[in-house]
Amino acid sequence: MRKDFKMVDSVDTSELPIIDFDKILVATDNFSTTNKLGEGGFGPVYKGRLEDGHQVAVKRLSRHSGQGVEEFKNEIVLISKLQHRNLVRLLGCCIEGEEKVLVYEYMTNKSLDTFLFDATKRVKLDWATRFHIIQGIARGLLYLHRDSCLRVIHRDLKANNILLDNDMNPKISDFGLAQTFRVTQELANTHRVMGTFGYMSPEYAMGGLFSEKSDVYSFGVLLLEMVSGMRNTSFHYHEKYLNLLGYAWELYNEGQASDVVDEVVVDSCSLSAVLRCVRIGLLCVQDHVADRPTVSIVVLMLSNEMDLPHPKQPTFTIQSLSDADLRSQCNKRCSINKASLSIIEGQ
Ligand SMILES: Nc1ncnc2c1ncn2[C@@H]1O[C@H](COP(=O)(O)OP(=O)(O)OP(=O)(O)O)[C@@H](O)[C@H]1O
Repeated sequence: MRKDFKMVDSVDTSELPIIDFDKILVATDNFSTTNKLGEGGFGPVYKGRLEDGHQVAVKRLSRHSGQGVEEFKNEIVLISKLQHRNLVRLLGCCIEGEEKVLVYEYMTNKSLDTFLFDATKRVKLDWATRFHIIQGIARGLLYLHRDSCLRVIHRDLKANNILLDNDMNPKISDFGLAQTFRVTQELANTHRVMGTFGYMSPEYAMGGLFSEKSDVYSFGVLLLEMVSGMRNTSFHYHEKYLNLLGYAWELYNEGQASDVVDEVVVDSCSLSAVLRCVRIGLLCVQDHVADRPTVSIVVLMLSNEMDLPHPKQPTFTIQSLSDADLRSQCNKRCSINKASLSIIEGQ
């Protein structure tokens, strides 16, 4: 382990309210199936109402979870120190015997993927709403990378981890894999590559190297998904065996980028604004870390405050047969290799 990091080996819950398990049972009606919102790598998530009337989302760590106690601790340690309008708020936790539970503010509109990739609901995402969401995610990411008391790399940015409140404000969630960096540190590596296939940068997926620019890569994928309404992990352009990134780049290169724009938003958008987003997305998914913009630059680019360079062709664009097999299990967290590293360091 690098000696300039500290392991997160115990959970300091002093800054976070502890909620009795009995109260959680009452709030969720004994984790009733009618209250179940869904299930992720951590375990099932339930809707609940605390005795003070607050609606909450309750994540119960499953014993069979692919993620473990390390991610649970990480989420508590990190998110209780972070506060921003584009990050989901952790309201409390419960550790009683075998039970490990996290209690979050309830997000009425659930996660972005449930809108964007749903044939009926995506119609509600006009371009103004999509752009509002994109800007909010970028601001949340900027806070993590630059403006919070810690310097945080999220490492699992994807549509499932963006929650939407009643007014469609986006909140980044799921800090189980997030890592903190020292101010001077540019790059770290891990033997345990964890993240989601289709959103991971090439240097992270293949070499375990991660930095702010790995989050920028994931943001670029998300941006192209928002523009196209298509999931990178399940998109197939069979004629040329291309994934969404390859397809978007080919169209951009041929001056046909408008063909990648979701038909649902075509009538509600300024085409030049959407094409600008395609270009920003392609700049974010460039192969070389140094070619990708920082999130602060992305925020400026989105607010139209600077000219955009031309993106280089990304190489992670070929749809091979084995990719297709992997993608059939799309959106499942993947973990390669062993040894885990949890790091915490103040800025
Ligand atoms: N705070 C919340 N408010 C409302 N719904 C939520 C909240 N948190 C999670 N959910 C819903 O619960 C479901 C499971 O979420 P969870 O974050 O555990 O997994 P995921 O992000 O879908 O997958 P993975 O764990 O693989 O990243 C999702 O459908 C999500 O919409």
